[in-house]
Amino acid sequence: MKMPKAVIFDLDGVIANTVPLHYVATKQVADEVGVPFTYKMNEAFQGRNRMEMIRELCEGLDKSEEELIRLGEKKNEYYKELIATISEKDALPGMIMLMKELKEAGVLLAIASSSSNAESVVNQLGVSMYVDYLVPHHKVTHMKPAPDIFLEAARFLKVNPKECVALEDSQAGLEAIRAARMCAIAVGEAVKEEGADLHITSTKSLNVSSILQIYTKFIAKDGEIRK
Ligand SMILES: O=P(O)(O)OC[C@H]1O[C@@H](O)[C@H](O)[C@@H](O)[C@@H]1O
Ligand SMILES: [Mg+2]
Repeated sequence: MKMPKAVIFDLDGVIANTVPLHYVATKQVADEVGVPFTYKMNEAFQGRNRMEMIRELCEGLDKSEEELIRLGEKKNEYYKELIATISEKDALPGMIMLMKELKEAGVLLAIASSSSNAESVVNQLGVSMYVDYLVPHHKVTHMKPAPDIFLEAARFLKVNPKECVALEDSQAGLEAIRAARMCAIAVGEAVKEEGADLHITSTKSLNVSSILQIYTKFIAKDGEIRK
């Protein structure tokens, strides 16, 4: 069995139960401009840049660039109000324990989130002491599904992408992990199984030994490909 050198986590929907909060904040903006916004649409937008989402939502509404930016800022203000009250009880099941146990096992941990609010969320959940590197979102030009954010985490931690396991709940995020050629764990119903080395419906079923197992399999597969 082989342990990865690093585990790179997406934040929203993987560590933090914040996907419903993104929904509430975006729904408020969508209602104000009179466009439909469903929970399914919110899931499909996960992992993607906020302005990209606002642009798609307002397609055909003839909004100026300034208005679109203002709507993006509004969504963020609503979201910030919501995350101001979260705490460790808003972590997804088992994730704080998993981070603690991985650290104790000597694994490096990074957060690769598209959110400009990632640091606040990590602090509110009380997990910052486990995080070796939170990729600052402005460090990355091409957002998910581009691999850049995951590759930046590996570069900073001085590990090879093949020595990393990465976790994502969004389709864009899973594509980013695959493009970075890391071992991919897909979390939840919103992400398709294809392309993931492991798909789990709930974070409850994750622990150090499941990570060890899936990474060992990933490494073995890589050896087979090269033979
Ligand atoms: O608007 P923020 O907090 O900067 O976040 C940007 C994106 O961050 C991602 O983590 C979320 O999954 C997306 O829903 C969100 O649009
Ligand atoms: Mg996510």
